[in-house]
Amino acid sequence: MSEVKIVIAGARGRMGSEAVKLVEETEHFQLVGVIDHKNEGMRLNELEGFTADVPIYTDIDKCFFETNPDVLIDLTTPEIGKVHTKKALQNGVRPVVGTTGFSEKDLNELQQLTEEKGIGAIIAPNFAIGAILMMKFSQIAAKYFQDVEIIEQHHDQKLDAPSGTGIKTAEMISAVREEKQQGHPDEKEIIEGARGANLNGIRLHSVRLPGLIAHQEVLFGGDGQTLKIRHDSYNRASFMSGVKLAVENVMKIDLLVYGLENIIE
Ligand SMILES: NC(=O)C1=CN([C@@H]2O[C@H](COP(=O)(O)OP(=O)(O)OC[C@H]3O[C@@H](n4cnc5c(N)ncnc54)[C@H](O)[C@@H]3O)[C@@H](O)[C@H]2O)C=CC1
Ligand SMILES: O=C(O)C1=N[C@H](C(=O)O)C[C@H](O)C1
Repeated sequence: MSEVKIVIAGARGRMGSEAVKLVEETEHFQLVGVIDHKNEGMRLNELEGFTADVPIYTDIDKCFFETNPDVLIDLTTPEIGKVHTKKALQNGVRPVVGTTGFSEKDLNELQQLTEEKGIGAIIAPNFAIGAILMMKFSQIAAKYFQDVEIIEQHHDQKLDAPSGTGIKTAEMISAVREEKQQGHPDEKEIIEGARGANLNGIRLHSVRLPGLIAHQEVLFGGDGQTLKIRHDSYNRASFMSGVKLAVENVMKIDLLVYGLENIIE
């Protein structure tokens, strides 16, 4: 594979700093710049903990103009991630987006823009291969068990709830099961939120605690039995083989792919 020139947005973050390491360690990847909301004009290796000698930009258009990247990896926040993804597509740069918290409307807009531009884009709520399998296995199980609740657990610095993975899992399950209102038909929440969020009748519960990284259990119930499908990420390195796969694949496609399950066999 020929060399892929990459810009990372959110490089100082928990995920972004891991992605910088991945790009530096991968022979056919080249880091050409990073996008930050501060440190304009500095080099990344001037910041503690980084060795890559690449420019830091606060202006994404300037970054794309000066570095001419093939791919933008975005690991920022829901609000800014959307702006970056649009800007990338408008500049002919293929986005690989791990940032979560995009609405259905955002995804539709990005899909339309990708079609207009005719270049590849990947938005993946979870890059960990084990998490992709958890979602796939849950989709299979949902054909046999109609009643399901999702419990996702994350560190307490997470901005969005439910998690992108929780939402994607519920969407994948919804695609194969008839909508069902679960629990007792007359149930009442004594305290608002007790039954969690509701996506097509599937309840999603979000736990936020220090000490956690990213964990999800999909809990199915049937007559006299339950089935639990669980995935745990214990560090951010767990996401990096998926980031690598996404960067390699985004160079070969000309449409928007939402979810890594669509590019792994
Ligand atoms: N798809 C996946 O597998 C995973 C996705 N995530 C998602 O990735 C995103 C980042 O997560 P973390 O690294 O934990 O967050 P973080 O808070 O550690 O990092 C976010 C970074 O974005 C930067 N940032 C904020 N505003 C910016 C702007 N205007 N321009 C450039 N950079 C800006 C911050 O300075 C920070 O360095 C979140 O949306 C999270 O849900 C996290 C883990 C795995
Ligand atoms: O913010 C995180 O940490 C994570 N976010 C993603 C999500 O919202 O699903 C992926 C993973 O769960 C970690």
